[in-house]
Amino acid sequence: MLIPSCLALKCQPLLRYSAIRLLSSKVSQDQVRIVEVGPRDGLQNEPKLLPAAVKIDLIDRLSETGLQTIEATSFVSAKWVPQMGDNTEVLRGIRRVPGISYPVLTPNLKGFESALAAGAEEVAVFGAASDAFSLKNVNCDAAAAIERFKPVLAAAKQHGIRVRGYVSTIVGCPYEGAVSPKAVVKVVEALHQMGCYEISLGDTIGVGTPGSMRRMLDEVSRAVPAEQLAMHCHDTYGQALSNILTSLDYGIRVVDASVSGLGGCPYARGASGNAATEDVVYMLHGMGLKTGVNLDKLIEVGRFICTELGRPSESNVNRAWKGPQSQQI
Ligand SMILES: CC(C)(COP(=O)([O-])OP(=O)([O-])OC[C@H]1O[C@@H](n2cnc3c(N)ncnc32)[C@H](O)[C@@H]1OP(=O)([O-])[O-])[C@@H](O)C(=O)NCCC(=O)NCCSC(=O)C[C@@](C)(O)CC(=O)[O-]
Repeated sequence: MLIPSCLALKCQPLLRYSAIRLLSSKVSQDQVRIVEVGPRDGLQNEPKLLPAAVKIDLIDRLSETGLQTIEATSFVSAKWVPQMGDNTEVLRGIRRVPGISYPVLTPNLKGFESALAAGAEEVAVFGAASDAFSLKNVNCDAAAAIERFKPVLAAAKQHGIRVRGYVSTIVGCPYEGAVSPKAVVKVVEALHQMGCYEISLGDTIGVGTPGSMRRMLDEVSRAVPAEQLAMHCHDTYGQALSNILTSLDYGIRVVDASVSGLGGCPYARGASGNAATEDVVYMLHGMGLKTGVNLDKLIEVGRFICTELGRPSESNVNRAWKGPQSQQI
């Protein structure tokens, strides 16, 4: 949702923090906020280093499409994720449009401090429901990762920065197989209690189906209100749109997506990109839900980044779209 810029700019940090938390819990049921994760999740796995100027151009173009949240980069170790090694340059280089939030990932206090120095106004911590994935991804188990987030949340509160939480492997783990809803609830509750304003549920390797999503959401939505949950579905098995549709039944109205379906996690081999933003927007608009996103402009951005990467779009809508004569049915 749009945060009035006067509120975002003029309030004292603590007041601003509380006001933003209150506002973000009031998303109307016919509106869906898309969290565009292409510049971070979409690019982090690219083997060839993309120039920072292209990433900045991508984010600036996305800022013209009507999106309200664009995840810009991550402040993780460049030894672990080389593609994000230009995080400061990217965050400092983008043209910030009032009303748009540009969150960045911060796995620990070191990452948070670097993000703050680079001008971050929103950050995200990322946990997992399976220990094996957590160990591969952040070099500690799921419970230890949560401990690392506590000082991040405390520092963020002090600086009036809001924090989003991620939970990976919500139905399946590349190393442990099926993940129980109870394991997901445990991490979701921990992130909620420590002050994350929203928790994004990540099907990291895209194995979920409406069946496994329902079993997970039945329990998670009892633990934390749907207004504070988001869906983050990778499309490895072609289930992402069905899973997002399923989550709408639970009242979830925030959806993560990646322009042209870019992406994957470097520590979840074989995982494909997220649900393509173009496909998500087309589906939601077709259902009469509002996203505020201009599909024509988004299609152009998808084509721009695919040209830069030298590959076709993973978005069905983008490939099918024929310009002004295309129709949303
Ligand atoms: C978390 C660490 C840093 C732990 O890595 P570690 O090796 O355990 O860290 P450490 O504290 O032992 O420090 C080792 C070195 O890393 C440095 N260091 C320590 N912290 C930082 C930092 N923040 N930024 C930059 N450098 C850092 C630290 O200063 C030190 O440097 P040295 O003294 O050797 O020169 C590492 O495991 C890491 O960077 N992992 C990155 C994982 C990642 O980015 N994964 C992809 C994002 S998650 C995802 O995609 C899933 C999601 C969110 O999309 C949802 C879904 O789909 O499920």
